[in-house]
Amino acid sequence: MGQYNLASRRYQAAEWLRQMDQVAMEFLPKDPSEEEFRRALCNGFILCNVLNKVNPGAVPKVVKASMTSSEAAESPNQDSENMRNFLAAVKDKQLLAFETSDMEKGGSINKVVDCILCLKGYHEWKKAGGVGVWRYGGTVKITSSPNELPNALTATERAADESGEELELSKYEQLREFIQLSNEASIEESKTTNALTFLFDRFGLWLLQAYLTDGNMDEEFPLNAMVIDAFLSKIVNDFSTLLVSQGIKLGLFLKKILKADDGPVSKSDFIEATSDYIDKRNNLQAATDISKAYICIGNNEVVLNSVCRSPGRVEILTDLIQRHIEDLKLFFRETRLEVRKFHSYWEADIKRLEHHVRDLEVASSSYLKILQENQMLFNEVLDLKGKIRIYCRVRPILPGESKDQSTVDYVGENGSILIVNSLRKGKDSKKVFSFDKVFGPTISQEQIYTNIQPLIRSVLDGYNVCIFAYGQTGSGKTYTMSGYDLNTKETWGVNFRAICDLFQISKTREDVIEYKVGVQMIEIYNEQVRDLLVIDGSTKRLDIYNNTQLNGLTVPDASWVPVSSTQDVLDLIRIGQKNRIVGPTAFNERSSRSHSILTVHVHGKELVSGTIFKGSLNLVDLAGSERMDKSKVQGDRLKEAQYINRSLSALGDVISALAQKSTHIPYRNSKLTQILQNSLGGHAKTLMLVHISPEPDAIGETLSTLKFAERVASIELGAARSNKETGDILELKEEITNLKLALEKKEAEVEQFKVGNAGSITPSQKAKVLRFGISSNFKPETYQRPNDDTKGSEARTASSAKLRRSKFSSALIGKEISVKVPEERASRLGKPQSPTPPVRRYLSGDKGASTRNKVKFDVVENQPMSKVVVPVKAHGTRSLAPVPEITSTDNNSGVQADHKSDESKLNSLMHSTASSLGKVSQNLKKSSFF
Ligand SMILES: Nc1ncnc2c1ncn2[C@@H]1O[C@H](COP(=O)(O)OP(=O)(O)OP(=O)(O)O)[C@@H](O)[C@H]1O
Repeated sequence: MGQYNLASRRYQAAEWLRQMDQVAMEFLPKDPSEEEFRRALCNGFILCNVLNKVNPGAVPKVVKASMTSSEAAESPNQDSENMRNFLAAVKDKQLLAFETSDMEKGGSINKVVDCILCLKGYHEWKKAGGVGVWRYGGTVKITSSPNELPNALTATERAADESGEELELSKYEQLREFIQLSNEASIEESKTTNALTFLFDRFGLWLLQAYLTDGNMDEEFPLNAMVIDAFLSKIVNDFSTLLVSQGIKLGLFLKKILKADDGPVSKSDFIEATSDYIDKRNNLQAATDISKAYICIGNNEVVLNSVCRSPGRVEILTDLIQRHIEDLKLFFRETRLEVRKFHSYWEADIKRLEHHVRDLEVASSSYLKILQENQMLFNEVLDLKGKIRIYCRVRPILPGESKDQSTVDYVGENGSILIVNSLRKGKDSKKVFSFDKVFGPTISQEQIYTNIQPLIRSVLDGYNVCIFAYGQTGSGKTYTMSGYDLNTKETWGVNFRAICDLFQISKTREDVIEYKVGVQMIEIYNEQVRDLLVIDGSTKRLDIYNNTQLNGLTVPDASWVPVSSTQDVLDLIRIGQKNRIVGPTAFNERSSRSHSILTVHVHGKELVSGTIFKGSLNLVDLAGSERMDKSKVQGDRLKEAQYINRSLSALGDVISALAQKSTHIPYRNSKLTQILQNSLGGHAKTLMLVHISPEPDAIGETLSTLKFAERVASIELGAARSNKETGDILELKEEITNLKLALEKKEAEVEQFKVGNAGSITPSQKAKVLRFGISSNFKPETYQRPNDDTKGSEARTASSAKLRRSKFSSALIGKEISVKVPEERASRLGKPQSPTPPVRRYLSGDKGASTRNKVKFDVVENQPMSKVVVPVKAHGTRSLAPVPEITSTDNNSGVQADHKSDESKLNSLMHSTASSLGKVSQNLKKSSFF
């Protein structure tokens, strides 16, 4: 027998003992080793208890035994007494027994196992009613001590077992041994039963089959008549016992089926049980039960054939089954009618429901539409007012933080959030804040992005959009903006999703609009602007320019990288994140020590109309504010924290000034506010993502963050504006530039003419001639650096001089030019003006412009002249008046006659220029751009 089987039999025996006895439950493990098994049973206490439960009074006196080895050592005699009593009792019951030595080390513990399993079988037989003669049907022999025969065979069996041979192979051998012994030692009558029992156990049907099939058996193993006779009667006896026990089994089995508390019945079980039952108890109730059971397992002819081997039984069973089937049919018909009735009710109900659902669908879709419209209108209102949108995100409680005391008590769907301050009592302990949206701790990165996506997409329509993450250190700003892990899609932050989104939409529109998407990434670290997209580790300090003319780049010296695929975006963000300065603080292991700004520039050109869109998206991850006494930072971290707090307070000052509509907004107080100037005070769409931590420790910072956000929400900046230039406008702009240049040139020529002819000129006239000499070559769009108010005097280089000249030329556009012409000429123009003394006229570029931008415009002096007003660009409905020709008069003593031709040339030039300007002006009136 294999080791596995031995062990499993031991476990089976142990399990049964544990079920039977409380002491066994305590001291005998579930799957015991041989040693554990032996230790628990060697004192015989458990065995006696169990035997008494199986057969009350079998061991009249059970000595309370010690279960631990130390106790056992103290009372060895009591233990052996229990064991002796137990063995005597089992032998008395003719159950399998073992020797006391089997319990000792080196003994055959398997014999003990056999004995227990035998006892178990006996117990079950008794429980089932104890009908007939009990016989242990396993492979174990019943010992018969007076008879040496089985022991001799056991030796043979053991030899076969040990040598690993199959028991089957030694059967002939054993049989031969048995026959020999039975022939030699005429077995006593009393011992024959035991011998036969053994014979049957050992050889069973095999012997019978061998005799029937093998012709040599008879010769080889001649059995004496007595043995054969006894053997056959034994077989008959055992068969009838078997049938009785099967009958009992069938009874139990049917009960189970009818109670329907058993699992599915197998056909083989059914056939076996039914045949037995019909044989044993041929009564009606039993047959009805069987027919029910039969129907339970399904109609099958094979089953019927197997069950009913004789025609009589077939009829009974068929009749019963038929009756039952009739009943069932009736039941089925009734049920069907009922089902139909229910069906019709349900149909009506379902129709009503369908109707309802359709109504609801309509209502919900119109509700959804209304919601969307509301949202759109609300957004439009926000855009028109120039309101800064405020979304608030609550960080989840992190591992290691206390879960019970979140300061966030409630997050409403309408954008409200209730904060609980456990340090306060009464109504002061709760405060409600309202924003455009509030996201609770369970909101995913994707949901956050979905909510801000429309804003981001408006960049493609030429809007400037700024999203900045604000909040105390460790509140989740970087998590929202940069994401947690670029390799896991779910944790991607706004930055990556936004660029990919813009890039992908631009791809889908490429048949209509040609987009170019480029990215810059910078950080402000200790009030220095640094490029984050460098790969050589350089930390060059960069300058800020707040002139949007320069391709909208506020930090033009930072790397500007075009992106054309999602992979490009990933690579860029990786570089940026790697270069960003982070460090550990008491609140955040990887605290961002700088403000990072990712700028996406989008340039689009409509292929048909030529319309240009220029949008930019600033994604700002601010460094977290921190209380230095709490964060306990030192050294570099302290310096960083001071810079961070200073720049955040500068941001607060700007916000306050904007909220109060102050005339002076202190943008220049920090690099951060300089960079955000166009987003906070310009025509951008701005969103502030406020972050808060739910920790009770952070309640102070949470409240001040939310109050700050409320202040930001109150700012109204005026309508957001798209940077869209239609093809017409672009053409007109080009025309204007050309005209401006032509006009400047002409003015210079006038001056030159006067210098050449008047002999004496004022110093200002000289300067003008010089300037125009330069400006005739000047092309405004070629300058590299704009004039930057924020840069101070050191930035005013030669380029700023060029810019002033450009302002001068633009000053002519849209203004009236006062031109003095001889009286006679003026009257011919039909607009005579009151004669004026020679005057100096000023053309001002702007009503409110400083005198620095006013340009002296002397034409002719010391002549009887009339003033004619020439509108260079008409305002409102006024049209451009014809430009007077400037001609010399007879009484013009100051102008030589040979200059007439030059003058007329100039006049015709001016005339053509002015008429072009007139056209431009009319076109511009039609356009909505201005
Ligand atoms: N929504 C969230 N879900 C899961 N974990 C989050 C979430 N928000 C933040 N965290 C975790 O909280 C910790 C702090 O987050 P994060 O670094 O983004 O804070 P921060 O506001 O940027 O801090 P600092 O200003 O110091 O840079 C990180 O471990 C981050 O993974």
